[in-house]
Amino acid sequence: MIEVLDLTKVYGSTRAVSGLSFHAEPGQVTGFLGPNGAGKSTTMRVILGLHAPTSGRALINGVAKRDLRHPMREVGAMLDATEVQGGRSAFDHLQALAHAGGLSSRRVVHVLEEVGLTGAARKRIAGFSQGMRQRLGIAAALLGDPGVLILDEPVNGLDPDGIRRLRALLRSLAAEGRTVLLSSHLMTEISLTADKLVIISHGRLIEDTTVAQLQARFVGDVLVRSPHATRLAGVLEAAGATVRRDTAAETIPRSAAPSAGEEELLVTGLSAAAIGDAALASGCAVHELTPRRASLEESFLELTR
Ligand SMILES: Nc1ncnc2c1ncn2[C@@H]1O[C@H](COP(=O)(O)OP(=O)(O)OP(=O)(O)O)[C@@H](O)[C@H]1O
Repeated sequence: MIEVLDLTKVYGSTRAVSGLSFHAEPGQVTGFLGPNGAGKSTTMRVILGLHAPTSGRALINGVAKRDLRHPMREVGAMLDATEVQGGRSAFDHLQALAHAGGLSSRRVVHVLEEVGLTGAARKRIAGFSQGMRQRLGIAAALLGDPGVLILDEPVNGLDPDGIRRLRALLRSLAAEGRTVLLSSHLMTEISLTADKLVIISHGRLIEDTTVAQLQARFVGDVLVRSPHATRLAGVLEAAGATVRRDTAAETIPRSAAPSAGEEELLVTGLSAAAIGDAALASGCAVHELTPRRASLEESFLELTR
């Protein structure tokens, strides 16, 4: 469990985090989302005891990081994967960390396997790609088999296979009852992994919600393509819908562009089923009926504007 309680962090004249409160619960992946400079990394650094809060508190399993009895076994973190440098191999790097934390070499072998780096374990880190460094950082975070994981932008630099592996890994770690907090500035990416979303902007909490709740709030419309658009528009308006016919400026994923004689309508206030029924009852042909929802990315931009 991670608790951030009325946290404020000021650097000089910059208020990086301002009165922020949220929880990340065991058994869930909590997505920590915000545009660049929103205060995500700062919050994570305070949670991890690397920066002192100006006011407020951040707790891991009910205590400040410095008061954890077995830090490596309780919390694992990856903040900046590019920080790891050097001529050592991935195995030796992890082995040194394991040794310092009183952990066995078996854990090193295990975490290398978990992040898909077994084949590169003996290669020098200096020659690693950004994605490989990212995997190594995640491996280091997992080393102590911790109940709490904090990952800052873990997807950066990973290829599609790496992203898929990471998603599956994080989901399975949460399913084992661990607390997983991961930051991102990409809503779509995080919504595929996280159960809960904590959205911040300018250091303040904007939303503490779930992906499903957020999607439900941004009501969509229905795209209707018909050769009888004028008559159908009248029928739908009489049934209580609002109909827009100025679709030219919309970037709509269409099954086909309107052909001669057809016109598009954007309908709100009636479901696709109700529109289809009304069209049938009035004898208007319908060539397309597509429910549209504001994309999560659009919702995010609107929320953090
Ligand atoms: N050590 C520091 N000293 C001074 N200002 C800082 C420091 N760390 C962060 N800041 C400032 O605090 C604000 C929040 O930065 P932070 O890195 O926490 O945001 P972020 O949400 O993680 O952004 P990004 O997605 O770009 O990493 C920014 O204005 C940043 O310039």
